[in-house]
Parts: sequence; structure tokens; C-alpha cells
Amino acid sequence: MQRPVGAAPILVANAGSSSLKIRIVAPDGAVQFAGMAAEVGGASRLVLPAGSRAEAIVDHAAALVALIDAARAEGVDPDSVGAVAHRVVHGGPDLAASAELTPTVLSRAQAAATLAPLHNPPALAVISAAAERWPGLRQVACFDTAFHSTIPALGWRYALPDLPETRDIRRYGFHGLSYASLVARLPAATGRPLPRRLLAAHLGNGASLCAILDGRSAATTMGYSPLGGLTMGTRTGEIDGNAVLDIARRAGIDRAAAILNRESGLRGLGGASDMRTLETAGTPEAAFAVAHFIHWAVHHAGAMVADMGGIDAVVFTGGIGENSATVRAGIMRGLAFLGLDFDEASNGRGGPVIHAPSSRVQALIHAADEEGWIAEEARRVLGWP
Ligand SMILES: Nc1ncnc2c1ncn2[C@@H]1O[C@H](COP(=O)(O)OP(=O)(O)O)[C@@H](O)[C@H]1O
Ligand SMILES: CC(=O)OP(=O)(O)O
Ligand SMILES: [Mg+2]
Repeated sequence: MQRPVGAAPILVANAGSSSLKIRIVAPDGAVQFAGMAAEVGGASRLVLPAGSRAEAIVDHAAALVALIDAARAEGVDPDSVGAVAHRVVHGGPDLAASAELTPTVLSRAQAAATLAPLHNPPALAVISAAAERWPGLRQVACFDTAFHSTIPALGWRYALPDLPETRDIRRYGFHGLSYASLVARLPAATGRPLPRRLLAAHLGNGASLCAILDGRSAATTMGYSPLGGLTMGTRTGEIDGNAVLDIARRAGIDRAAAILNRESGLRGLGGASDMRTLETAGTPEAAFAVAHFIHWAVHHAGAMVADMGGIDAVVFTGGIGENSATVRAGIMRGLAFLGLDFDEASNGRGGPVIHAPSSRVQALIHAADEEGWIAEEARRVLGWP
């Protein structure tokens, strides 16, 4: 059935490794429904506007069905949506912009699945579940890698020889939907032009930094996969390649992948992946994990600033960036040598402006809105007003 063009809401799906967030967004940007399925395949639960409840959800396809049912129960008709738009973390080497999911785009996203084993397969499962539920409905994919297509070869190439075995092994970079929305929205939020040399810190379960020069990605801390760069909730961040080989030799490849991606980072050091839990734990291990997160964020920030030839502003986003005054303060103290002087009280209050009047570098907090941005991108791709 052909639906009226542009007048319908869009269903946005953001599939994480163990979660699915959905939103139904009206043409004017109003959020009609927002819900999340957490810990899919484990101690699963639905997080809804009315609260959270345990519910057995075996996989991401089942998560989509459960969330659609939850929307209907809240009086929103999921069958009224005119398109489905997905966050697909890895676009692979060929997909450098959001695109409608034609058979060609879909097969490229499928080919990229091995490059982001934690993130792409769940998104692909949601894409097929949506196609099954709404045959013929237009679907759009928005890639986390796309924003970083402006990084020059010196930045994206590893010093590897050009061999069949090293094909497509390059730095891609992620969290691009968050960074793109920041570039688009920060000027309106601050009432000032976008700072020319902007260090953006997306600090959530996955965490990365991006050097944004004149509104474009000039460098970023994640590389081939979302494992690289900063210490994260459950991922190591940067680690020597030979260390990876040795872990794989000792434990086998699948076990090594689980250790590096799911059992490391804050969880591996401090016993919990959640920053809030660590900040209140009061154990030396938890304190070390938080300090490690801050230390490596500052370390990589230095590289990002060098890649931009200086810094005019830093902006914090993501669950940790928006909510942890302790982590922000630690990182900003580490960047004091750049002329960043932050204001303790406004940082403690959550900003949005957290630098002191005397500071040479601005410091800001901006809420990440990947789902809202995906809805906007999808309307652009579909040519909807
Ligand atoms: N008030 C808070 N204080 C410290 N950390 C917080 C707070 N609120 C959320 N966080 C942290 O934000 C992280 C989740 O970030 P988020 O961006 O929501 O994750 P995801 O990448 O799954 O979308 C968790 O480590 C959580 O503990
Ligand atoms: C790319 C990435 O790390 O995503 P997330 O933070 O959602 O895990
Ligand atoms: Mg995230």
C-alpha cells in the first residue's frame, strides 16, 4: 500500500549490541513515542515512559515487536509510520552518507557486519524484522562512520602494506551521528557560530573524541572498530596489536573478542561498566577505573588538539559527558595547559556553559540526540519536507 508522502511519522531504530531504542517521530519533529529494550537476550526489560518492566526478549527482532506493542498500548499507532530509519554503526568502505536501504545499500551494510560484530548484526536483524512487519515500507540507514569520511588518508590509514589480508583494514571512526547533530545544532544552542577548532567528547558506554575543524571531522579516536581509543564501559580502548594476538592465542579468537569488547574497560578495571555505579562504589578499584577513563581521555585529547592545530572549544555529550561532573572536571583539569579554565559551580550544575569568564577555551555541555538526528536525516534522504 502506498502511503501519503512526507506526512507520516518516522520510526527510528537505534540498535546497540544488547539494546534497541526506538522513537516514533512526527513530521514536525515531535516525539510521539520513545522506548527501549535493554539487555536483549539476557535479563531483558522494557524501559518505557511509564517506567521499566521485566519482559523476556530473546533477540532484536523480538525487541522491535515488543516495542511496537508498547507504543500501541500507549495509544500511538505504529502502523501509521511512513518509513523506518536505522542507526547502522558501520557503513564499511563504500557508504559515506545516509542512504535509502536499496538492495545494493543493504548488501554493503551486510558486508560491513564483520567489521562491527557487536553493532551491525543487531541493526540488520531490526531491518529485516521491519521489512517483514511492513513489506514495501521505505527504510533508511544512517551510518556512524559517515561523518568521518572527511578525515585525510594520513589520518585514516594504518601503516599496513596493501595486501588481500589487509583489505578494508583502516580507521573508520564512529559516533558520527552524534557529532553531525552537534555540528548542526550547537550554534542555535549557544547563539554563537560553531567554534572553528572544536574538541567533541562523546562519552557514553562507547566513548570517543572527535577533532572537528570547521565543522568537519579531522580526526577521531576510534579506528577500525568501536574498540579503539578511550577506555570504555566494557571495551579496552587502544591496545597493542601483539597483545591482541597473544590473548587470541591463549584464549581462542571468540573468547578474546568477548574479553576485549565486553569484559574490559571500566568493567575489567573497576568491576562495573556503569560510570554512576563506579563513582559511588567507594572502592580503590572503582576509583582507579574512573581515573583511568579520565587519564586516557586527556591523553587522546592532546592528539586531537594537535591534529586541529589548537583548540577553541570543548563540548561534552553522551551519558557520562552530560551527567558526570567528576569526569568532566578531571578531563578539563588535564586540559588546563591549553588555557582551559572551567567554572566549578556551573560544571556541578550541568552547564550548559562551564568555562570561567577568563578561559581562553570555551567548555560546553550538549545533549546527544542520535535518534532525533536520524529522523531528520531520513526525511532529507527520502526528500520529505
Ligand atoms: N548522573 C550520572 N553520573 C555519572 N554517570 C552517568 C550519569 N548518568 C548516566 N551516566 C553514565 O552514562 C553511561 C551511559 O551513557 P549513554 O550515552 O546513555 O550510553 P549508550 O552508549 O548505551 O547510549 C553510563 O556509564 C552511565 O553510568
Ligand atoms: C559506536 C559505539 O561505540 O556505539 P555505542 O556507544 O552506542 O556502543
Ligand atoms: Mg551510545
